[in-house]
Amino acid sequence: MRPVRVLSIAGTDPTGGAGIQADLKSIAAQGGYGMAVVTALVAQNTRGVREVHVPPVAFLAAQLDAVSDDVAIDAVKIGMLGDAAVIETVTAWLERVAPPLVVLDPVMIATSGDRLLAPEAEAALRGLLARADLITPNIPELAILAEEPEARSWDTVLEQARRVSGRYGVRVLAKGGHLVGSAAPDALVDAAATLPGGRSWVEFPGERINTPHTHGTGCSLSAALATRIAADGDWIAAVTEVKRWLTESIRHADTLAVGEGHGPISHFAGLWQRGGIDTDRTAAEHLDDWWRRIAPIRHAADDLAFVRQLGDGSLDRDAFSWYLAQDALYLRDYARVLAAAAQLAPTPEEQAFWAQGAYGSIAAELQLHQGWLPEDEVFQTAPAPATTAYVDHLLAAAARGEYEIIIAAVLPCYWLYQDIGTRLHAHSHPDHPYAGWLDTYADETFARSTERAIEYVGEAVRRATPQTRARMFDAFERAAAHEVAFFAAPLAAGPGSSRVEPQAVPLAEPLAGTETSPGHAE
Ligand SMILES: Nc1ncnc2c1ncn2[C@@H]1O[C@H](COP(=O)(O)OP(=O)(O)OP(=O)(O)O)[C@@H](O)[C@H]1O
Ligand SMILES: Cc1ncc(COP(=O)(O)O)c(N)n1
Repeated sequence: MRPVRVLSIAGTDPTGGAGIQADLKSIAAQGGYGMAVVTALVAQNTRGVREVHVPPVAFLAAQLDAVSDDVAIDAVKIGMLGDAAVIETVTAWLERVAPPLVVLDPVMIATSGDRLLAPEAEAALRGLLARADLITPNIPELAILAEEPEARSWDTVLEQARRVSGRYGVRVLAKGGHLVGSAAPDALVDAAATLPGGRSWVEFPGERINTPHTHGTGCSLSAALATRIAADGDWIAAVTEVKRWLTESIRHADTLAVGEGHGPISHFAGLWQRGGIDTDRTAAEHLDDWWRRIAPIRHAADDLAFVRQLGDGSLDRDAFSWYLAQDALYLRDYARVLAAAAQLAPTPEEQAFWAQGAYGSIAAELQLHQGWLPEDEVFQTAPAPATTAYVDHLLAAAARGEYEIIIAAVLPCYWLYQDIGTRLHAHSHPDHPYAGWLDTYADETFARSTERAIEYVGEAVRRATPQTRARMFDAFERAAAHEVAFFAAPLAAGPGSSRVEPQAVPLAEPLAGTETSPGHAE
């Protein structure tokens, strides 16, 4: 759908919380295309207004014409006008261009108490009200327009709004932001009773967020309303949705840390949270990024004595056997985790892939190890801390039962193993003491499986919410660290090391009982 083209005619706030800056953010947050004509340059920050410069009105007219001569405008939001000459210029332009929707925020006094409209310009502003489709005064502004004392209760606000609506023939959004108490209600008021169901007012309840950071809420509300109403014409839906968005943006205001005074609201907080700020990456781009982010872990693997010595053939035979025994222990649980991925897989292809991986781990790879390592030795070896830690991470992912997290956690065992293996295999030659082992790394089927695993995880990342993506990466990164610790364990030495000598475990111990077939356990 084409975004609606919304023009803000307002003053500036160089700290970005109010005025034109807030309007442009609000229009964008509501899915519109924002444009802006500056009425006044305001030297202000979150503490207050320092100086106001109103450029010559001829230049204001030139800006307005520059937009309307070129762009079909769907809605106009009017904010700070400054003085009577500005109001006259804008009024004349509105009469000539007749934009389809005009929302007027009758800005008079900033939250800080500084005047943003010359007192003698109030009469000129009244003349502009009838030209608007909606006005959005706060409680003090409503009182000025009603020429009555400021309302102290919500009921009085509604009555005043009805009188102002009747007098100027305009819909009024009465705002409860300045009330005391736990509520911040708003109401759409139309004395002509043209609201759905012939009603003269519709209330929009709202909870008050306890924060001093509400600078620019009025500007943001009116710009967002102009955008939403222009987009689908449903006024009630527009106010409901905008109020929900505004409350959400106020709720996140405290996270911004902009200025020492009344800080701005966070216009995009909800969008960032729901959609993130990432561009639409392909599955491969996501995983390229994952690979880049685990570079420190990968480089640590390359520096391991175990990996270097396995490559140059100088590795101690016992350390190698110990590694194989740990690997065999690892693979048994790894196969169970892959089976869990198969069980949860969303497509038959993925189900088959992970089930095949489970089978491959338990059958083919164990057979391979058993060629190097007597089976008894595997079953009589206690798992080292590094093995237990790695396996526990994977089993915990499986136990939580989230497909995305499981496949992210099992990926390093494919990817890092394949990556290290490719480099190790380059060292193989017929006289190499571990040639038989290094050659297993050249397995084409495993390389293809690694590619498929990367592809499936990449697709899952693409489908996931930002929160799930972050948890997937965490599961992946931690598994990668475990994978490297696992490679480090055979040669890690000294106190507190993860090197655990192969130990004979009595067959009656739970480990033997759970890890072996009934035939072995007796
Ligand atoms: N603390 C708050 N929690 C939730 N909503 C609020 C809060 N303060 C204001 N609002 C909402 O923000 C919008 C603007 O209200 P308010 O009455 O403060 O207007 P305003 O004075 O023109 O705003 P501002 O001058 O701060 O730009 C209304 O929808 C109001 O209900
Ligand atoms: C240019 C401009 N327009 C409007 C406001 C009112 O916003 P607030 O009342 O939150 O200060 C402002 N401070 N500056």
